Order: sequence, then structure tokens, then C-alpha cells
Amino acid sequence: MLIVADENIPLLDAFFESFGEIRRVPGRSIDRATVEQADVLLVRSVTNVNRALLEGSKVRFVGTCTIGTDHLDLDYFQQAGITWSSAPGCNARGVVDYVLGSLLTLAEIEGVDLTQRTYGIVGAGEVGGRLVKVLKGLGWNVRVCDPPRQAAEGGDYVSLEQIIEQCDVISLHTPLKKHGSQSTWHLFDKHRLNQLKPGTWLINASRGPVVDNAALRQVLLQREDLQAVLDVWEGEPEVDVALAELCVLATPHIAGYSLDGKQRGTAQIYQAYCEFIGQPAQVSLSDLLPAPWLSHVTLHAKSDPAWALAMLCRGVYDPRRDDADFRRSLVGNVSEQRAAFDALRKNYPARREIDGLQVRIEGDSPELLKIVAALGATAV
Ligand SMILES: NC(=O)c1ccc[n+]([C@@H]2O[C@H](COP(=O)([O-])OP(=O)(O)OC[C@H]3O[C@@H](n4cnc5c(N)ncnc54)[C@H](O)[C@@H]3O)[C@@H](O)[C@H]2O)c1
Ligand SMILES: O=C(O)[C@H](O)[C@H](O)COP(=O)(O)O
Repeated sequence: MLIVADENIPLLDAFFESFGEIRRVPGRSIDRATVEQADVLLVRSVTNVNRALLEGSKVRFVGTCTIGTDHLDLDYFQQAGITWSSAPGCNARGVVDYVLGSLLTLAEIEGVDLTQRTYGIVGAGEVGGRLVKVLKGLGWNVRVCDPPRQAAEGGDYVSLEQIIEQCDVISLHTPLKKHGSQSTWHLFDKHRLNQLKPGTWLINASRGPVVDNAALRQVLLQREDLQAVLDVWEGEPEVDVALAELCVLATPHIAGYSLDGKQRGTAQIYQAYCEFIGQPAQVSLSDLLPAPWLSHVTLHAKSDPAWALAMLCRGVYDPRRDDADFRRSLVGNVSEQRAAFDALRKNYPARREIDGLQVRIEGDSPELLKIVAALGATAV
């Protein structure tokens, strides 16, 4: 049996070698000829998997080791009888950590107290839902917009217009949907961007086209009060360099790139494949994932809560390094810039997740305990 896999998928041997031959290919080079003889195709988000790629091939199972599925033609899979799976939630924690790090950076630059801001989360699924829990756990003021969930479940949601009117910080966590009533293509278009409250911070770690990038560049040029953080770009790996230069933080689609999240993605696809072939899963991620790089921290009860929050988050992950690496790569011609975008992602340092921390508080501090609990870390 032949498994064709994106070379950037971690732990391929550990999870898949018992099933057959694994052929590793750069994700953007996977083409008809590469997959023709494959039984199984394992991808990440950079490979468009559709009729043009698969028709005439032997592929019967497609796994994407990612949360997003906008690169998969699911209607075609159904017509062609191809089983598929994604990895829901696998790297959601990494994105939450990225947003927390971005907020800390913005607060430092702007001299703002994060506890005094109102946060608008657009899309409250695996990523947005976890982010809401962390922010509410910190006692911060949060509004949530998720029309599909609101229609299905009811609950305490607001409209996008209310988010724009009421929030100082807007963080986007919707899937990219190009068509239909819940389309998120250019959800933030020129009109909505112009309506942002003075001083709004806009964070996009969902998919590039959820924000009209050309419009955002124009609006940022006209309105110095707005601050943007972009992890995802229209047309990536090519980015609008002028837009990147206007952002407070600019990163090459690495918000979810924790080691834990990437390995979890492979593990989830392995489990889905075992179900597909009717075999019990025999390999477990817990036997493979290394212990956290930073595990035990002791805080004195008298330490300042804002300092403690920043120290705990940044001790594990600080997006400023990714921003600096990315900015250094924004030189040269377009093909050099595209190559640099992919190289930064391929050679990404092994980063861990904040909820792997174990925190001891020396003395009595309900405020610090609240922070530890909100971050999902363990108080010991
Ligand atoms: N930058 C990264 O590294 C990174 C990492 C993980 C995920 N992502 C992106 O983030 C997206 C969200 O991830 P998730 O795991 O939370 O997905 P999810 O499917 O669990 O949740 C998405 C939520 O968005 C809601 N939604 C859909 N249309 C909406 C709209 N028009 N307005 C408001 N809400 C809407 C859905 O109802 C759902 O609750 C993924 O689809 C992926 O594209 C990016
Ligand atoms: O959808 C996802 O899971 C994320 O966007 C993921 O981080 C994408 O990573 P890639 O597949 O591009 O390596």
C-alpha cells in the first residue's frame, strides 16, 4: 500500500509505517502524477485536494492533519466515495497562546491595561470557544459572535455589528467559507474595517481572505489609531509586504504551530484511518510527545498579577520572535519571499503550549490562582 504524505507532517513513521510505504512530498508539489498510485493521501493546509488532483487515482482515504478544511473539495469526496478526515481542535490551544501573546505585545506598545478592554470573538468553535473561556476566566469583558451556533443553540451571542460597535479588540476565528449565507470571504471588508471603533485592535489568525487585505492596507494607512495583528494572508505564501509593515505583529501562518498541536494533528488522522480500516489504534501520542520544555514555575503571592500573566504566557511562547523572523524574510523578489514564508514554517522551532505549565503559588493569592486556572495551567 502507498501513502503519499506532505513532508511537513510530523511523526509519519511512528503512526503510519506499519500500513505500507510512505512517500514524502513537499505539500505544494503534490500533483496528479504524485498521487496516481496512492491509496492514502495525507496533507496539511497547502495542498488543494479536489477532482483535478484525485480523479483517476486509487486514493480512497484523505486525511488533513489540520483544523481548516477549506483546501478540500468535500462535495467531490462524497460523489467519489472517498473517506476523509480532518483534525478538529488539534492546534486550537496554540492559536489561543498566539492571541494571548499578541495582546501582551499590543498592551505594552499602547500602554493599555488589558483588564479594561472589551474583547469581541468572532467564531466560537474549537479556537474561539477556548479563547473565550481563557478571557472570561481572567475576568475580562468578552462578547461573542457566532451566527451558526446562535441559530442552532441560542445563547448569549451578539451580532457582528455589535462586535464592531462595542469591542476594543476583535479576534477572528471563523472557517473560510467562500459561498453561501454564512460566507466568511472578506467578512471584514472595506466598509466594516472603516466602521471599527477608534483604537480597535484587529487580530486575524483564521484564514487570510476573511479580511480584505487590500482594504485593510488602505484603512491602516488612513487610520493610525487602528492596530492589526496578522498571522494569515490573502494569497499566502505571497504576502502584501506593505500591509505586513503596517501590522504590529506579522507572522507566517504559525499561530497554531505548537509541537503539541502538530503532533496531535497526525495522531487524530491516524485514529481516523484506523477506524476507516477497522483496526484498533495501537500507537498513542502520549508515548511520543516530549515533556513540556518549561514545567514548574513558583510565583510569590505578592507578585503583580499583570506581570505574572505576562511572565507565564511569554515563558512558554512569545510571538515577537516569529514576527522578527518574518520581517527579516520580507526582502528580495516575490519568489524569494514565497520561499522564505514556506521555509520559516518548515523549520519552525518546537514550541509548547501554556497549559503544560504547573504553577506553585508561595503564599495566598486568589488573584494569581485565578490567572493560573484561566490559562488552563495546573496549580500545584
Ligand atoms: N492560523 C492558524 O495557525 C490556524 C490554526 C487553526 C485554525 N485556523 C483557522 O481557524 C478556523 C477556526 O478554527 P476552529 O477550530 O475554531 O473551527 P471550528 O469549526 O471549531 O469553529 C469555527 C466557528 O466559527 C463559526 N462561524 C462560522 N461562520 C461564521 C460567521 N460568519 N461569523 C461568525 N462565526 C462563524 C462556526 O459556527 C464555528 O463555531 C479554522 O477553520 C482554520 O481556518 C488557523
Ligand atoms: O487549519 C489549521 O489547522 C492551521 O491553519 C494549521 O496551522 C495550518 O498549518 P499548515 O497545514 O499550513 O502547515
